[in-house]
Amino acid sequence: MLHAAPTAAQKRAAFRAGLNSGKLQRFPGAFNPLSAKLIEREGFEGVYVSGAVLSADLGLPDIGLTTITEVAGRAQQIARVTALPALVDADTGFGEPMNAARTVQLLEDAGVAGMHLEDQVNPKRCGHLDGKDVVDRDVAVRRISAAASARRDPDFVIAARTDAAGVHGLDDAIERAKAFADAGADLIFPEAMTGPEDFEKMRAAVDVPILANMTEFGKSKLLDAPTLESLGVNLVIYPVTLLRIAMHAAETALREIAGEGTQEGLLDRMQHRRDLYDLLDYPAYNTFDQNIFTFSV
Ligand SMILES: C[C@](O)(C(=O)O)[C@H](CC(=O)O)C(=O)O
Ligand SMILES: [Mg+2]
Repeated sequence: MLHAAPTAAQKRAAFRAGLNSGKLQRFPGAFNPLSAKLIEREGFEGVYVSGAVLSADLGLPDIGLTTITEVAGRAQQIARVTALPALVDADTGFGEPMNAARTVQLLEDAGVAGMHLEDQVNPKRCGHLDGKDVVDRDVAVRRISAAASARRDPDFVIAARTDAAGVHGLDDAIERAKAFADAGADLIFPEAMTGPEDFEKMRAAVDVPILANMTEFGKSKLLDAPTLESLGVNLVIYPVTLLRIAMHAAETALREIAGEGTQEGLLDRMQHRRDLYDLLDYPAYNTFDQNIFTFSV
């Protein structure tokens, strides 16, 4: 009730254990705190807080317009209500290496389990679009080492994302991944891998866990969970999937209401009031209230 039971420290420890378990950790993108509760109930290992979703939620494109305050605030709202670890998209760290260091501390304070930091230039772009660019490798390494050294909780996971495959090719992405691991990254996020061969090469090159981004309508072939696990991928994110599904359902509903003059025909495609209350743990709040109001001295 009010707040999920495990502490941030416990969630970070669980995240690290999951990354070292040899089992694929599945982190769908939570588009709000409520959807994080659904992800937990359906048995996933963690939730992802996507920059693309967060900016779309604000009615903005994903081009680095959001601030660390907005990201940390939303991440905290999401992390607070779920027992699962949350991995947050920290884009480029919101500036120079010093900003990346501050980003780590603000996200630690927000109670999340980890974040990823990418090597794109500011302003960044979606990693699956053409025309993006990356900073030099040593600048990117400085971002990662600044982030790693700013941690106060050694269990807070720093993931290093490289967008270099789509700019300079896979070999450069691999060189960067190795350098980021040496600089203290706990997890490598190779962006825009085209298919299994790319993951195989990345897997062979680094000793730390790796992440697969299974975003739709982008550059990556959608590989299923057993395939990813067999490739040695440790974590998969489905960053925008739930938002895309929810927005499509909302659009369909609006058209039905506009066309039919009623939502009656949609009832069996809705989350029932009962299920919503169940997900919110409504009865626990009633009990809490009753205990307060019946308290006597
Ligand atoms: C993972 C990502 O960084 C995100 O913000 O969710 C995006 C996803 C997307 O735009 O499809 C990315 O891959 O750049
Ligand atoms: Mg992003």
